[in-house]
Amino acid sequence: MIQLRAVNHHFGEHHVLQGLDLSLSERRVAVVGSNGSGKSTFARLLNGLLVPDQGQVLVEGLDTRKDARAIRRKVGFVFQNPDNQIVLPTVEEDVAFGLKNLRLPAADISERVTSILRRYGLEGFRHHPAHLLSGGQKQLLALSSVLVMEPRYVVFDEPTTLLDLRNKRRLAQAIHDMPQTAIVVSHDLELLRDFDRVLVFDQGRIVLDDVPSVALDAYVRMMA
Ligand SMILES: Nc1ncnc2c1ncn2[C@@H]1O[C@H](COP(=O)(O)OP(=O)(O)OP(=O)(O)O)[C@@H](O)[C@H]1O
Repeated sequence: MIQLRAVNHHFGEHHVLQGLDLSLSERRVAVVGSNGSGKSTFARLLNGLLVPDQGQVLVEGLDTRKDARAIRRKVGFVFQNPDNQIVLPTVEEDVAFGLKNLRLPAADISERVTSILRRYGLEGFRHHPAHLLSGGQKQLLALSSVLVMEPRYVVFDEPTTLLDLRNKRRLAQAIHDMPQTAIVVSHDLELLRDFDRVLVFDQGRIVLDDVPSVALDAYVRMMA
Protein backbone atom coordinates (compact mmCIF):
# COMPACT_ATOMS: atom_id res chain seq x y z
CA MET A 1 0.00 0.00 0.00
CA ILE A 2 1.10 3.58 -0.68
CA GLN A 3 -0.14 6.19 1.80
CA LEU A 4 -0.08 9.98 1.69
CA ARG A 5 -0.55 11.75 4.99
CA ALA A 6 -1.34 15.47 5.09
CA VAL A 7 0.83 16.11 2.01
CA ASN A 8 1.38 19.66 0.82
CA HIS A 9 3.86 20.79 -1.77
CA HIS A 10 4.66 24.15 -3.27
CA PHE A 11 7.06 25.52 -5.85
CA GLY A 12 7.92 29.08 -4.80
CA GLU A 13 4.65 30.82 -3.97
CA HIS A 14 2.60 28.29 -5.88
CA HIS A 15 0.77 25.65 -3.79
CA VAL A 16 0.87 22.73 -6.19
CA LEU A 17 -0.53 20.01 -3.90
CA GLN A 18 -2.75 20.71 -0.93
CA GLY A 19 -3.95 18.50 1.88
CA LEU A 20 -3.60 15.09 0.28
CA ASP A 21 -4.60 12.20 2.53
CA LEU A 22 -5.14 8.88 0.85
CA SER A 23 -4.20 5.21 0.68
CA LEU A 24 -3.64 3.46 -2.61
CA SER A 25 -4.21 -0.28 -2.53
CA GLU A 26 -6.12 -0.98 -5.76
CA ARG A 27 -4.29 -2.71 -8.63
CA ARG A 28 -5.10 -0.04 -11.20
CA VAL A 29 -5.29 3.59 -10.10
CA ALA A 30 -5.83 6.38 -12.66
CA VAL A 31 -4.93 10.02 -12.15
CA VAL A 32 -6.62 12.65 -14.32
CA GLY A 33 -7.01 16.43 -14.22
CA SER A 34 -6.42 19.59 -16.20
CA ASN A 35 -2.96 20.80 -17.22
CA GLY A 36 -1.06 22.08 -14.22
CA SER A 37 -3.43 20.50 -11.66
CA GLY A 38 -0.55 18.69 -9.94
CA LYS A 39 -0.71 15.16 -11.38
CA SER A 40 2.97 14.81 -12.33
CA THR A 41 4.03 16.32 -9.02
CA PHE A 42 1.82 13.75 -7.25
CA ALA A 43 3.28 10.92 -9.38
CA ARG A 44 6.84 11.98 -8.57
CA LEU A 45 6.11 11.88 -4.85
CA LEU A 46 5.17 8.21 -5.02
CA ASN A 47 8.68 6.87 -5.62
CA GLY A 48 10.62 9.61 -3.89
CA LEU A 49 11.68 11.43 -7.07
CA LEU A 50 10.27 14.35 -5.10
CA VAL A 51 9.83 14.68 -1.33
CA PRO A 52 6.84 16.70 -0.07
CA ASP A 53 7.37 20.01 1.75
CA GLN A 54 4.94 18.84 4.40
CA GLY A 55 3.44 15.49 5.29
CA GLN A 56 4.58 11.98 4.54
CA VAL A 57 4.51 9.52 1.67
CA LEU A 58 4.77 5.93 2.88
CA VAL A 59 5.36 2.87 0.68
CA GLU A 60 4.61 -0.25 2.67
CA GLY A 61 5.42 1.76 5.76
CA LEU A 62 8.73 3.15 4.42
CA ASP A 63 8.99 6.92 4.29
CA THR A 64 10.19 8.44 0.99
CA ARG A 65 12.05 11.04 3.02
CA LYS A 66 14.18 8.43 4.81
CA ASP A 67 14.18 5.27 2.73
CA ALA A 68 14.66 6.59 -0.79
CA ARG A 69 16.79 3.71 -2.07
CA ALA A 70 14.53 0.94 -0.85
CA ILE A 71 11.52 2.80 -2.23
CA ARG A 72 13.06 3.23 -5.70
CA ARG A 73 13.32 -0.57 -5.84
CA LYS A 74 9.69 -1.03 -4.86
CA VAL A 75 8.25 1.68 -7.08
CA GLY A 76 9.25 1.87 -10.74
CA PHE A 77 8.58 4.97 -12.82
CA VAL A 78 7.82 5.15 -16.55
CA PHE A 79 8.12 8.64 -18.04
CA GLN A 80 6.16 10.18 -20.88
CA ASN A 81 9.16 10.29 -23.17
CA PRO A 82 11.15 7.03 -23.30
CA ASP A 83 14.16 8.90 -24.71
CA ASN A 84 14.63 10.35 -21.24
CA GLN A 85 14.72 6.90 -19.73
CA ILE A 86 16.77 4.83 -22.16
CA VAL A 87 20.35 5.13 -20.93
CA LEU A 88 22.45 2.60 -22.83
CA PRO A 89 23.17 1.99 -26.53
CA THR A 90 21.55 -1.40 -27.12
CA VAL A 91 18.25 -2.87 -26.05
CA GLU A 92 19.93 -5.67 -24.09
CA GLU A 93 22.32 -3.32 -22.27
CA ASP A 94 19.51 -0.98 -21.34
CA VAL A 95 17.32 -3.71 -19.86
CA ALA A 96 20.29 -5.31 -18.06
CA PHE A 97 21.55 -2.03 -16.58
CA GLY A 98 19.66 -2.10 -13.26
CA LEU A 99 20.26 -5.83 -12.79
CA LYS A 100 24.01 -5.34 -13.27
CA ASN A 101 23.94 -2.66 -10.59
CA LEU A 102 22.46 -5.27 -8.26
CA ARG A 103 25.48 -7.46 -9.13
CA LEU A 104 23.34 -10.45 -10.06
CA PRO A 105 25.12 -13.39 -11.73
CA ALA A 106 25.43 -12.99 -15.52
CA ALA A 107 23.31 -16.08 -16.24
CA ASP A 108 20.43 -14.76 -14.10
CA ILE A 109 20.63 -11.38 -15.79
CA SER A 110 20.55 -12.97 -19.22
CA GLU A 111 17.54 -15.12 -18.31
CA ARG A 112 15.54 -12.21 -16.91
CA VAL A 113 16.39 -10.01 -19.91
CA THR A 114 15.34 -12.76 -22.33
CA SER A 115 12.09 -13.33 -20.53
CA ILE A 116 11.07 -9.66 -20.40
CA LEU A 117 12.08 -8.97 -24.03
CA ARG A 118 10.00 -11.96 -25.11
CA ARG A 119 7.01 -10.72 -23.12
CA TYR A 120 7.04 -7.36 -24.90
CA GLY A 121 7.88 -8.62 -28.39
CA LEU A 122 11.38 -7.14 -28.35
CA GLU A 123 13.48 -10.33 -28.42
CA GLY A 124 14.34 -9.81 -32.11
CA PHE A 125 15.80 -6.40 -31.19
CA ARG A 126 18.08 -7.59 -28.40
CA HIS A 127 21.30 -6.30 -30.02
CA HIS A 128 19.61 -3.42 -31.82
CA PRO A 129 20.57 0.22 -31.10
CA ALA A 130 17.87 1.43 -28.70
CA HIS A 131 17.63 4.86 -30.33
CA LEU A 132 16.62 3.27 -33.65
CA LEU A 133 13.49 1.64 -32.23
CA SER A 134 10.10 3.11 -33.07
CA GLY A 135 8.37 5.32 -30.47
CA GLY A 136 6.12 2.47 -29.38
CA GLN A 137 8.98 0.00 -29.14
CA LYS A 138 10.96 2.54 -27.11
CA GLN A 139 8.09 2.91 -24.65
CA LEU A 140 7.89 -0.90 -24.32
CA LEU A 141 11.67 -0.98 -23.81
CA ALA A 142 11.39 1.66 -21.07
CA LEU A 143 8.63 -0.40 -19.46
CA SER A 144 10.74 -3.59 -19.80
CA SER A 145 13.71 -1.92 -18.11
CA VAL A 146 11.47 -0.96 -15.20
CA LEU A 147 9.62 -4.29 -14.91
CA VAL A 148 12.77 -6.42 -15.13
CA MET A 149 13.66 -5.00 -11.70
CA GLU A 150 10.43 -6.56 -10.37
CA PRO A 151 9.05 -3.52 -8.56
CA ARG A 152 5.77 -3.98 -6.68
CA TYR A 153 4.32 -0.75 -8.06
CA VAL A 154 4.77 1.05 -11.35
CA VAL A 155 3.92 4.74 -11.77
CA PHE A 156 3.32 5.92 -15.34
CA ASP A 157 3.34 9.62 -16.21
CA GLU A 158 1.40 10.08 -19.45
CA PRO A 159 2.87 6.96 -21.08
CA THR A 160 0.80 7.00 -24.28
CA THR A 161 1.15 10.65 -25.30
CA LEU A 162 3.75 10.00 -28.00
CA LEU A 163 2.24 6.73 -29.27
CA ASP A 164 0.08 6.00 -32.29
CA LEU A 165 -3.18 4.11 -31.87
CA ARG A 166 -1.68 0.65 -32.36
CA ASN A 167 1.10 1.25 -29.85
CA LYS A 168 -1.34 2.86 -27.41
CA ARG A 169 -3.32 -0.36 -27.53
CA ARG A 170 -0.17 -2.43 -26.97
CA LEU A 171 0.83 -0.36 -23.97
CA ALA A 172 -2.75 -0.46 -22.60
CA GLN A 173 -2.63 -4.26 -22.93
CA ALA A 174 0.78 -4.38 -21.22
CA ILE A 175 -0.58 -2.32 -18.30
CA HIS A 176 -3.67 -4.51 -18.17
CA ASP A 177 -1.63 -7.73 -18.10
CA MET A 178 1.16 -6.81 -15.71
CA PRO A 179 0.91 -8.28 -12.22
CA GLN A 180 2.18 -5.14 -10.48
CA THR A 181 0.08 -2.33 -9.08
CA ALA A 182 -0.12 0.45 -11.68
CA ILE A 183 -0.73 4.13 -10.99
CA VAL A 184 -1.24 5.90 -14.30
CA VAL A 185 -1.38 9.64 -14.97
CA SER A 186 -3.07 10.16 -18.32
CA HIS A 187 -5.27 12.40 -20.44
CA ASP A 188 -6.23 9.31 -22.47
CA LEU A 189 -9.52 8.45 -20.78
CA GLU A 190 -10.08 5.31 -22.89
CA LEU A 191 -6.93 3.83 -21.36
CA LEU A 192 -8.46 4.24 -17.90
CA ARG A 193 -11.97 2.87 -18.42
CA ASP A 194 -11.27 -0.55 -16.89
CA PHE A 195 -9.25 0.77 -13.92
CA ASP A 196 -10.31 0.15 -10.31
CA ARG A 197 -10.13 3.74 -9.11
CA VAL A 198 -9.83 7.24 -10.58
CA LEU A 199 -8.44 10.28 -8.76
CA VAL A 200 -9.45 13.60 -10.33
CA PHE A 201 -7.11 16.51 -9.56
CA ASP A 202 -8.06 20.17 -9.70
CA GLN A 203 -5.71 22.94 -8.52
CA GLY A 204 -3.65 20.57 -6.38
CA ARG A 205 -6.55 18.84 -4.66
CA ILE A 206 -8.33 15.58 -5.28
CA VAL A 207 -11.87 16.65 -6.07
CA LEU A 208 -13.22 13.23 -7.09
CA ASP A 209 -12.18 9.75 -6.07
CA ASP A 210 -14.36 6.98 -7.46
CA VAL A 211 -14.71 4.15 -9.97
CA PRO A 212 -14.19 5.12 -13.64
CA SER A 213 -17.89 4.97 -14.59
CA VAL A 214 -18.57 7.72 -12.04
CA ALA A 215 -15.34 9.72 -11.88
CA LEU A 216 -14.46 9.84 -15.59
CA ASP A 217 -17.96 10.91 -16.59
CA ALA A 218 -18.00 13.59 -13.90
CA TYR A 219 -14.54 14.74 -15.02
CA VAL A 220 -15.68 15.05 -18.64
CA ARG A 221 -18.63 17.16 -17.47
CA MET A 222 -16.30 19.24 -15.29
CA MET A 223 -14.10 20.01 -18.30
CA ALA A 224 -17.03 20.87 -20.63
N1 LIG B 1 10.05 22.05 -10.83
C1 LIG B 1 9.08 22.96 -10.82
N2 LIG B 1 9.34 24.24 -10.47
C2 LIG B 1 8.35 25.17 -10.44
N3 LIG B 1 7.06 24.91 -10.74
C3 LIG B 1 6.75 23.65 -11.10
C4 LIG B 1 7.73 22.62 -11.16
N4 LIG B 1 7.11 21.47 -11.53
C5 LIG B 1 5.80 21.78 -11.70
N5 LIG B 1 5.59 23.09 -11.44
C6 LIG B 1 4.29 23.77 -11.48
O1 LIG B 1 3.39 23.05 -10.66
C7 LIG B 1 2.10 22.98 -11.25
C8 LIG B 1 1.67 21.54 -11.37
O2 LIG B 1 2.51 20.92 -12.34
P1 LIG B 1 2.33 19.37 -12.72
O3 LIG B 1 3.36 19.07 -13.74
O4 LIG B 1 2.31 18.56 -11.48
O5 LIG B 1 0.88 19.39 -13.37
P2 LIG B 1 0.17 18.29 -14.27
O6 LIG B 1 -1.22 18.14 -13.71
O7 LIG B 1 0.99 17.06 -14.37
O8 LIG B 1 0.08 19.01 -15.67
P3 LIG B 1 0.09 18.44 -17.19
O9 LIG B 1 -1.23 17.75 -17.40
O10 LIG B 1 0.21 19.70 -17.99
O11 LIG B 1 1.29 17.54 -17.32
C9 LIG B 1 2.19 23.74 -12.55
O12 LIG B 1 1.71 25.03 -12.36
C10 LIG B 1 3.67 23.75 -12.86
O13 LIG B 1 4.02 24.88 -13.59
